[in-house]
Amino acid sequence: MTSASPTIVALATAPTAGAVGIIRLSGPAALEVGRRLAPGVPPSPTPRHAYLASFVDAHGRVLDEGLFLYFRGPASFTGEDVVELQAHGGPRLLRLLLERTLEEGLARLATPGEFTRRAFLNGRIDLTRAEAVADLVAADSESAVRAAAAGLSGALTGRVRALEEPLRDLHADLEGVLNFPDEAEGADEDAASRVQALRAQAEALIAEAGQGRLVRRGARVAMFGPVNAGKSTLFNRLVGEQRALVDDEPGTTRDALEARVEWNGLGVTLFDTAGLRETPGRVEALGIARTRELLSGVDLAVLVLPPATSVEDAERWRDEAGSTPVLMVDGKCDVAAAHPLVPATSAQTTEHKHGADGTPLVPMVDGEHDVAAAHPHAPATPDQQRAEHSHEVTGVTPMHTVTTDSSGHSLRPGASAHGAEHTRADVSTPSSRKSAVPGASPTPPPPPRPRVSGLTGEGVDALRDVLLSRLWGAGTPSAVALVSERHADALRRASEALSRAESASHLSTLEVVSGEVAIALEALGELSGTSASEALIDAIFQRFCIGK
Ligand SMILES: Nc1nc2c(c(=O)[nH]1)N(C=O)[C@@H](CNc1ccc(C(=O)N[C@@H](CCC(=O)O)C(=O)O)cc1)CN2
Ligand SMILES: Nc1nc2c(ncn2[C@@H]2O[C@H](COP(=O)(O)OP(=O)(O)OP(=O)(O)O)[C@@H](O)[C@H]2O)c(=O)[nH]1
Ligand SMILES: [Mg+2]
Repeated sequence: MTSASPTIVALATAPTAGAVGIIRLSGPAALEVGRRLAPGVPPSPTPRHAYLASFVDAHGRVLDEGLFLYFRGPASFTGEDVVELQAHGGPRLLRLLLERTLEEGLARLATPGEFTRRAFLNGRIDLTRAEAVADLVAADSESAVRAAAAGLSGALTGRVRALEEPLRDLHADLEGVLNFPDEAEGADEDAASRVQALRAQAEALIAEAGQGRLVRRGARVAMFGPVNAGKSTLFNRLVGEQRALVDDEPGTTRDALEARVEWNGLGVTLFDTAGLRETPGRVEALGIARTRELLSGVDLAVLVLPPATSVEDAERWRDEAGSTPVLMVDGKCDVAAAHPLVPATSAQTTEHKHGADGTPLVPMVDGEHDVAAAHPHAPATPDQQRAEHSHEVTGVTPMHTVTTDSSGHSLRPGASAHGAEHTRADVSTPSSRKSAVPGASPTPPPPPRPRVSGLTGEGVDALRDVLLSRLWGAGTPSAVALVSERHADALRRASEALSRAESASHLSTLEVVSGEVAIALEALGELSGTSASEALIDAIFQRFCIGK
């Protein structure tokens, strides 16, 4: 490939004014073309030596004085001969120099990603490392930079290899038994357990895709809640500047606002939204519709509750977020001391008011809650009640706080059916519900709701920490392997093939097992690039910018 490929050229730096601008050539004619612009450079320059040279036009008139760098293939980024002209960073000057390199028809402009593509095709880097190059260029948070840098150093490559190599060995063993049953006798004995172990490894990598996505594109967090709760004030505090309008008139925020912050290296896009209420004006209603739409697409929704919100109302607002994980916070805590939370009331009445079609926006009057005290199973504290009502994850109804309607039926019979969505990130609650299974240890109290005041700043740092741990859990975002959707897809296909191989090892012939292992290997080859199709490679490198 090296000798046959045409020589390519592109601007390697951004096409705006900068201190230095680099024109990069790769291919067999790189040195010849480079020396036309820099005739003072010797015909056989020392590789990797920086020559100070005049760059000249077709008539020998000096256009710039810059550095000339030669890398002799294969010891270069692309594996081909590479020349760099490091000029002053004037956009017009660089265009003149670029046009000069094209003049004799010895070089053509590079397509997006073509330098890195050649590095891949010439075996300098594998596909996951090439993708890490693109991730690094696109990274806009410290964690994204660090995770991509780890990928460039081969972190993901290593883990894929740790999967691919034992799988290849297994395949060889199975084929050995199939083709030379006498010599290779017994080599397939532990095939099932080997397949199982490798599948677990593949699943572990797949599980990191969610974190990879969070690091790569940042987390999305929306403030929401009733009008006038103090959402915009809190948003401004978290962003660190007065971005959103604040006023004591309910319905101040109409359109969603967004701001980008970086917390502990994790990129976070924060949204402020129009407050929710039942009878808004026309424009405000549009804003509320937008709030709902936005809530469905964020990683975490922060429900800001004004002082003295009843548990029932809080639950009703929470339902506005649908399946998106919700963190409730008690807002305006500077005044909340004077207005303690409305006493806990029965969960029973809350459920009564839930129409099947959705969620009433008007809080119910307190008079409806009076049955609470009479209910023998009523949760004792608002926290317990909340644990019961927060979105079900496991489908297990807590034994000691069974919620029933008047007919005595459990009110959440279908929880497990719609609960799957919540398992992803509703991290703080599932264990408490799980432990409510009979015989399990008693339910630990859920963590208290963060109390914040956007006005005084009280509790805002603590809220940020809670948000981060809800988004991320323990560990550091920069330590994650950047498993992309593409990687996860290939890994999923590998895992499925391994799962079929496992059942086949009990039920079917060795040919079938070996065939499935081969399919898994093929899928893994798409990660490293050893079995990537031309179309896949095209798709990957087209995402790169020109000159990369
Ligand atoms: N000026 C400049 N800076 C740059 C690049 C470049 O192309 N030009 N890079 C472009 O993305 C990155 C550096 N990546 C590079 C990777 C490999 C080789 C290289 O010459 N590799 C040889 C020799 C290795 C060695 O001596 O250790 C090889 O792999 O055989 C060069 C740059 C970032 N900075
Ligand atoms: N005491 C106190 N007042 C607050 C606090 N946060 C906001 N306020 C006041 O409450 C009123 C509403 O604040 P906003 O931040 O505009 O409330 P919002 O939830 O964005 O309201 P909408 O956009 O209308 O839904 C303003 O008068 C704020 O000054 C707080 O933490 N403590
Ligand atoms: Mg607002």
